Amino acid sequence: MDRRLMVVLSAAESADYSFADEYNGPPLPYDIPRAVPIDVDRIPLAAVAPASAGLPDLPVVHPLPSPSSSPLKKPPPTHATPAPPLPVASPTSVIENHASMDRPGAEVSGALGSFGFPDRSTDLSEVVDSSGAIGFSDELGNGAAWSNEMMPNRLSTESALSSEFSFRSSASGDEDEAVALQAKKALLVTFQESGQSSCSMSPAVGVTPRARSEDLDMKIIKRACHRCLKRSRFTEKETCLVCDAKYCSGCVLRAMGSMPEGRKCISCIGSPILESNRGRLGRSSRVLKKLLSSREGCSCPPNLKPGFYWYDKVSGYWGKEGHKPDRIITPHLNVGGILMRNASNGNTGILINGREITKVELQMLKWAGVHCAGNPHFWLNADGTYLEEGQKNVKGQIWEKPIMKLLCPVLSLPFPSKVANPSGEEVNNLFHRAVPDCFDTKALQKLLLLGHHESGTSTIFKQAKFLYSSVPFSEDEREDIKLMIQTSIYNYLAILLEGRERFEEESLDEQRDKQHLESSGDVAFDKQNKVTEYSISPRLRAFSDWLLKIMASGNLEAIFPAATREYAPLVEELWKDSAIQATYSRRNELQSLPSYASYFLERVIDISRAEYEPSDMDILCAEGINSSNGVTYTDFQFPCLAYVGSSIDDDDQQEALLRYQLIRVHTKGLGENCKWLGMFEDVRIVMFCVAITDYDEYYEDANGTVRNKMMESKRIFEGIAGHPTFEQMDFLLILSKIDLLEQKMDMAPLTLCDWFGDYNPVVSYHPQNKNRRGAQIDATKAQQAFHYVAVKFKRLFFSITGRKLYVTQANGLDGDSVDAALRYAREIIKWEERLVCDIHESMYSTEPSSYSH
Ligand SMILES: Nc1nc2c(ncn2[C@@H]2O[C@H](COP(=O)(O)OP(=O)(O)OP(=O)(O)O)[C@@H](O)[C@H]2O)c(=O)[nH]1
Ligand SMILES: [Mg+2]
Repeated sequence: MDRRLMVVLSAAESADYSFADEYNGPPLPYDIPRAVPIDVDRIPLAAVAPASAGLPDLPVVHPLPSPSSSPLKKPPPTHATPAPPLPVASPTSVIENHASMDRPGAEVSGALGSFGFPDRSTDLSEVVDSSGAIGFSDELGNGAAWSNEMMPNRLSTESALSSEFSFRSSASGDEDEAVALQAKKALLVTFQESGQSSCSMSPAVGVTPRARSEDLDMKIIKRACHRCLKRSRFTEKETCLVCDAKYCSGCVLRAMGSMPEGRKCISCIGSPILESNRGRLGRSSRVLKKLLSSREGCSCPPNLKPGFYWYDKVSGYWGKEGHKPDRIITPHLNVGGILMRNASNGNTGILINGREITKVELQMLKWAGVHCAGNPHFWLNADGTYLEEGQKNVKGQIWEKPIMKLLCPVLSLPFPSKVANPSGEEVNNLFHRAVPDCFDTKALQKLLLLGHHESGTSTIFKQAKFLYSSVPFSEDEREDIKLMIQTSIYNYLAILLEGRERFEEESLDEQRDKQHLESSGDVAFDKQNKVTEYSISPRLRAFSDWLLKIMASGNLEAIFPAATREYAPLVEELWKDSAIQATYSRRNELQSLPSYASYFLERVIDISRAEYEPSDMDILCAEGINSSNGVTYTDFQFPCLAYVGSSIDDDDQQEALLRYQLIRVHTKGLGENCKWLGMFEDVRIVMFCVAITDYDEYYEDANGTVRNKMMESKRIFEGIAGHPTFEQMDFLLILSKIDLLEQKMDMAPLTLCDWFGDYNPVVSYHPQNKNRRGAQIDATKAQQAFHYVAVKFKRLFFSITGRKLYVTQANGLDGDSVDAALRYAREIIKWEERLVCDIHESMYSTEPSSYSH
C-alpha cells in the first residue's frame, strides 16, 4: 500500500474520539504529529528464569529468534505517540507461557503475549490518552489483522481470547465472577507479576485505572469479536455462556470447537455457566443455525425459537404445535416422537402422514390437482410423491406443477428449496435463479407492498426487478409487454375520443344556450353545422366512430396485430389534431386516462412497428404487467453499495447475502374486509403505497359513486393498519409520484382534498430564494406538502395502533429513488431486530449497560 496514512488526532481533550483516515486536502500550514514506527530492536524477549527465583525445576521457554530472522512483522503503527517500551515478560510469565506450550500455537501465544496482545493492556492507557477510544480499537484491529495474517493456523484462540477477556471482565461490575474466570483464563497465556497467586493475578494484567474508567472503550471492546477483534454492530455474534466472550461467525467454530458442553469457548469447557446466562439456555442461535445448517446435512433447519413443534419425518414438514407447516426440512431426522393427528390443529378431515391438515393446506392440495373428495388419508413422501394410505400406486407429485412455487408463498406455506426427482436425485428448482445453499438457509424477509388503484405499486415492483434481477423480464414476457403496449395505445385514444365527444356536446350546448339568449329563441340552432374547438374532420370522425364501435364491442384484440401497423398514421394524425389536444388538456376530467398516455401516443408510429422493443421505461410506464387483482412476488438480494474510494466491508457482504421477497398485492385482490390479509402474517414489513398526487383525483366506484382517490387510500390504509394480522408489524408509507407533485400543486391546491383542508404552509420570502431574474423560487413547496401529508398519515396510524409509522417518498420511475425506499425498509427491519437483540442482551446481561446507541 503506497497510500499515505495519516493519523488525525483530536486537539481538544474533550473530543469523544479520533480516527485514522487518508488525508487528501491541501498542504497544512502547521506540523502534524507523525506516526513513529515501533523500533523492532526494542521488542522484548522472553528471558530464562533466574535460579534465584527459587522456582522448582520447570521447563523454560526459549527466547524468540532475533527479529531479523523472525517471520513476524512489526504491526503497522497507527498512534501518533512513540510506542512505549514494551515490558519484558517476568519469570513467572515464562512459567505461565509454558503452561500452554503443549497446545498447538502455544509458541505463538507466547510470542503474542510478550509482543502483541497482553501488552496492549499496558499500552492501552497511552493510546487511550492520546487518541481516544477509536484510536484504541483501531490499534486492536490492526494487531488482530496482523496476527491473523501471519499465523492463520498457529494462532491460538486462547491467546487472543485470554488477553481480551482479562481486560474486558475486569472492567465489568461483577468482580468476583470475573476474577474467578480470570484465574481460569490466566492459566493459558496471561502474564502475572512474580509473587502473585494465580487467583489474584487477573487485576494485575495491566489494566490501568484510566483504562477502567473508559466505559466507552469497554462497550466498543465488548462488541468486538474476541478472537479476530473485529468490531461490527450488525454482525451477529455467539456468546460464551461461561465468560460472555463474543465471537463472530468467522471465528465461532474455532473458538468454541464442537461445543460438547454447549455454547462455551474451548477454554471454558468444564466450567459452570454464569447464572445470569441461564435464561439463554435453549434459545436459538442464529449464528450457529446459519453455520451449522450447511455442515450437518440438514438442508433447511427449522427455526429454533423456544416452543413446541411437530415434525413429520416422512415428508420433512415442520411446524409449530397447533399451526400449519412452517418449513420443509430434511426428512428422517431422529427428532421427536409420533406425529399426532391434531399436531397442526387441522379440521379438514384429510390426513397427511397421520396429521389432519389445515384449510390452507387443503387449498394447496387442490391447486396441486390432488383429489380430496371423501376425506382421504395420504402418505406424502419427501420428494412430493403421494399415495393414498393402504395403496401401492403413487398418485402424483404435489410440487411438479410450476405454479406451486408461486402459490405456496401466497398461502404462507413452505415450498421445498430443492425438489427431488423420482430417481431420488436432488435437482435445483427450475423456476428460480440458482441460489447457493448458504443463502437458502437464511430466512427470507418478506416485504408486502400494497396500495390502491394507480398508487404506483406495480411500478415499484417492476423497478425492483430491474434493480435487483439479472434478467428482470424474459423474452416471452417482453413480447407480451410489447403487444400490451401496442394495444393500450388504442385504449388511450378511445378514452380521448369519448372525452372529445362529450366536450364537443357540452360546447355545442353552451353555444345553443348562448344563441337562444341572444335571439330570444327565435332562430333554430343547427347543431350539425356548428364547429367547436373539439370538432374533428369527417375523415377522422369516421375513424373515431369505427374505433369506438370496436372498443364498445370489446373486440379490440381481434384486429391486432394488423391494426397496429395499418392504423398507426391515423392514430398519430388524431393525436396531433387540435381537438384531441384540447381534450387532452382537460385530462383531469377523463378519469381513466393514465398519466403516461401521452408518453406512448407521441411515439405511436415507432411503437406500432413489428420490430419495436419496449425500453425499460416503456415497461415501467406500461399498464397491466402485474395483474390488478393478483399477487406477484419477486425474490432478490440487495447488492453491495461500493462507493468510490471505499471497499465493501464485512457487514455489507453479510447483508448482501440476505434474501428478500417483495410481494405486491392490489388492494382489490384482498377481498371484502381484507379477508385475505391473514395470508401475510409472516411478512416483516408492510409497505403501503399512496400516490401523493391523488388529492385532487377522483374515480367512480362499482356503485357509481364518485370518490376522491386520496380519501379512498386513507380508508384502505385504516383498514390495513388496524388489521389483527399486522398487530405488531412495522409499516412504511411510501408516498409515490413525488416528482409530479410540484407541477400539480401549481394547478390544484392541496386543500382540494377534504382531509387536507387545514394545509397552510409557511412560505418563506427569503431573498436567497430568488432566481437570477428575481422571481421567487419555492423549491420546498412539494417537500412541505410531503411533510404535511406524512404527518397526517403518521397521526392517523398512531391513533389506530399507538405505534410509529415510517414514511418515505418515491418516484417510481427513478431507480435510485425506489432503491432508497426499499433499502429504508431493510433498515427498519434491521432496527427492529437490533432492538429485540438489545432487549435480549439487557435482560440477560450482568452489566448495567452493555450497549447504547
Ligand atoms: N411520474 C410518476 N409516475 C408514476 C410513479 N409511480 C407510478 N407512476 C405511473 O403511474 C401509473 C400507475 O402506476 P402503477 O404502478 O401501475 O399503479 P398500481 O399501484 O399498480 O395500480 P394498478 O395499476 O391499479 O394496479 C403508471 O403509469 C406509472 O408509470 C411515480 O412515482 N412518478
Ligand atoms: Mg399497475
